[in-house]
Amino acid sequence: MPVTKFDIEEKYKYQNGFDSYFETEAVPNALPTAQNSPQKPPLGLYAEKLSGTAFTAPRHENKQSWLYRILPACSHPPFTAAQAPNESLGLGPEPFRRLHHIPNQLRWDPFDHDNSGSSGAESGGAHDFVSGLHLLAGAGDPAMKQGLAMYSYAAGKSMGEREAFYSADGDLLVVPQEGALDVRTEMGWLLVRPMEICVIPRGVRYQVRLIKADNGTEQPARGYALELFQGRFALPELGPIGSNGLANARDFQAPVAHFDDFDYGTTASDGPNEYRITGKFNNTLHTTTQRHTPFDVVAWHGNYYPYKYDLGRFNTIGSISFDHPDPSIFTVLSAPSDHPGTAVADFVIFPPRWLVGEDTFRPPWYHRNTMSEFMGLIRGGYDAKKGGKGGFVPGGASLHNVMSGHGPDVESYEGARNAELKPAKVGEGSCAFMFESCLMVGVTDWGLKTCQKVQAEYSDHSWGGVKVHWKGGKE
Ligand SMILES: O=C(O)Cc1cc(O)ccc1O
Ligand SMILES: [Fe+2]
Repeated sequence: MPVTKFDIEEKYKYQNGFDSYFETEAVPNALPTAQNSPQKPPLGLYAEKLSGTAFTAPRHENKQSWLYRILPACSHPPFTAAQAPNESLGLGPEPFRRLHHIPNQLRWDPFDHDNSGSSGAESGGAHDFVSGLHLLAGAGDPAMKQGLAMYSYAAGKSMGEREAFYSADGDLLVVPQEGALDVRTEMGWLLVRPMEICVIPRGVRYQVRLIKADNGTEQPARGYALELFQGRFALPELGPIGSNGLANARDFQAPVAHFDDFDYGTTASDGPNEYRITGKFNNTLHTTTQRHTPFDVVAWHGNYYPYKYDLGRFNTIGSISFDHPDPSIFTVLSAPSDHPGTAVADFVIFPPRWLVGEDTFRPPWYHRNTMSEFMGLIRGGYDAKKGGKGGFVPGGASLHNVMSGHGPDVESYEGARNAELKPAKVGEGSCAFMFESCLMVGVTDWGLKTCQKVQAEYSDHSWGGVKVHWKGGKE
């Protein structure tokens, strides 16, 4: 392998801030001064604009970046519709048309890792991050830039060194549950471990690698992802909380520019090697092979970029008097709809926290919600549900759709009803999360049947035995 100019420390340098205007250059003076598109950009680079919003979007919403690269992204042979690596990715608009909208509470045992491949030292699985994405549920339509998709992923091998993926359908929020993802993007590298998340915006090309264990095998990765067809994740308003709290802007990290300084021909079409680019376009994968690396961005500036966040940095806030607050206090990122306060997708976490509420039922209350609630567990347990076999366990998930009643299972309810209310730390070593959406989501065939993880007894075991405490109107 040719040596790049980038050593390992450089690779994981980040720029800190949310929704910031960043600039970064891997080679000094690669960014033009005081203009974006000079007649001849510095160092023989091409200037390329990447638009995340309409050119004319209002300033506070406008997202664009300028990339200074060795060859422009347009230099590639035509894309052709790819052979489906697996149906589950939601290939073709068809799985989206076949969504099952059902009012039942659903819970899944942990989804399988990808152990479908050879057991060779180099590759533990047949699927990489892209072919290992399983469409679980969704709403809307990427062609209309409306709605979202929810995935679980299981990757047993890295994407090829000469492969890149992008989605024209939406921004992808990735929540690793097991196994770190070494994400190489056009705009630089992001190392995303369990208990961290990343967001890769629409259009940005990237390659997901797994981390090698000491014995040389790649560590399989499993997790969850949400693709946002409309709008953009933002930090939630803080209202009376004030100017700091929840996820703080400075804890979001964006990559620094990094590029490959080798493998070029004299034109875009005569480089020594082929690079496979896969694009997701209206839920269909398309591929092309080009003879130059997509990882050739020497410098960039702008506010449209991928980023990561360490969930351990979340500043959790809760009640210090009584009653269980709405889970909106745990919102990390929120993608608003056109209606203020109503999110197409909220990303909410349940981190370790002190509960001190007096005369309070401390776990979540029983409820029915006009929003849909998809939950996953990164590690540990969740205070409203039992763990263990057949329970809510790391790597599993649940879906409580629009107006589907849910709340603590009978054991959690009785435990909390009778608990001594001294200050207690809940969730030590745990982190559950929720994708909450104003949209009713439908579940795919894969999610309902093919994955074979649906817990048939979930509802009955959780709530069938809920006790009658009513004593005919007497205490
Ligand atoms: O249903 C759930 O477990 C998620 C949830 C948590 C909470 O603290 C309040 C409401 C809510 O929907
Ligand atoms: Fe809920």
